Amino acid sequence: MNLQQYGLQNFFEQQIDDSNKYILGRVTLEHKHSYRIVTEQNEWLGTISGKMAFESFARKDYPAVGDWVLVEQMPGEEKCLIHKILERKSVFSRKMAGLELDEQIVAVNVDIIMIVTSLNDDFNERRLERYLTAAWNSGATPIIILTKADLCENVDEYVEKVQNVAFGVDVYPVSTFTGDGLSTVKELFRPNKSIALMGSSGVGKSTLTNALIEEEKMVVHTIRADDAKGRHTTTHRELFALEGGGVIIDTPGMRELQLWSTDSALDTSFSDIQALLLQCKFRNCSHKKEPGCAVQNAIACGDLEQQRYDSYIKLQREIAYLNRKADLQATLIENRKNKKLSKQNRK
Ligand SMILES: Nc1nc2c(ncn2[C@@H]2O[C@H](COP(=O)(O)OP(=O)(O)OP(=O)(O)O)[C@@H](O)[C@H]2O)c(=O)[nH]1
Ligand SMILES: [Zn+2]
Repeated sequence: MNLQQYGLQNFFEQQIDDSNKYILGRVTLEHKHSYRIVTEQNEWLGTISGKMAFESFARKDYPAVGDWVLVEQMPGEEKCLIHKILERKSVFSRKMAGLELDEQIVAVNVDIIMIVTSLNDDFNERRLERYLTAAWNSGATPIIILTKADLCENVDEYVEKVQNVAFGVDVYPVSTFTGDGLSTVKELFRPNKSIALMGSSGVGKSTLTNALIEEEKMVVHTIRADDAKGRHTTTHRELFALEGGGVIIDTPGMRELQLWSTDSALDTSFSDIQALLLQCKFRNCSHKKEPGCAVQNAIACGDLEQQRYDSYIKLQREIAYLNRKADLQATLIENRKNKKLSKQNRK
């Protein structure tokens, strides 16, 4: 297997020194306790080494799809042990669904995040803002793909709507049914670059992935209009190398993307509001009723949509809540560590 085709970059190669006896590989699929890993020699099923398991406490200590890892083949087997995860270039995370306070890593070492949303009922600017914040936080560059353009009569209007909430982010309308816009999206794939698709269930990520890899690797069933129950959904993340170069990572649709982000990601996705905040007359303006409030002025004159501002406040609260809980999370990990160590000492 040629690892260049699997998105190998200098950033990763530089992390390996010559004395290294391990083999370089990339995680293409994550099972419950094992990983499929592509190496120069072959594809192997990998599990983490005992040492690594012992030293892993948080989700980020475990491999994820997109990771570059150093492995050792088990003699005579199509299996390997994972010894090390190379430093990551980007990490797209979300908060685990439900009440649990933990990070879920969706994909790593991605260069471009394709935020996929369809041009029908699914279209929602507030959700886009959420995805954009998570994408900026990951360290990858977001772009927006508007799917099912064949179902929409006013595509340009939607493109404009998107541009109003995603400044400077490229927007690509496509239809995998008619093929419109597909070649432009294909051109985004470059050798050594990795692209991940993110979005709600049913927006057409797998159909697009299939169209791009031109091979029915993932089975896509048609949703019957009146019965959304029997439909196929992607249940795993998987990484594919494209024939013409470049890597695509398809991810399961998310019902709800809860943030696992920092304030600075929010500042990037709401740069318009950031600029306004600096213009308020009072430095400690609460942006509610104060005179000379640039935010309220912008809302009054239509430069800023009230819903966008509300969305900003909502995401900001979500992040503030996470930050408060982050300490708790650190304590939890510390406890796990101590427990493991004292167990070891007793042995
Ligand atoms: N009209 C139209 N329908 C499309 C298009 N692309 C996909 N679909 C349909 O949308 C439905 C969902 O497509 P999928 O590709 O399975 O969606 P997904 O985002 O991968 O969904 P999950 O796997 O649940 O995350 C299927 O019935 C597709 O046939 C398109 O360009 N136009
Ligand atoms: Zn103000």
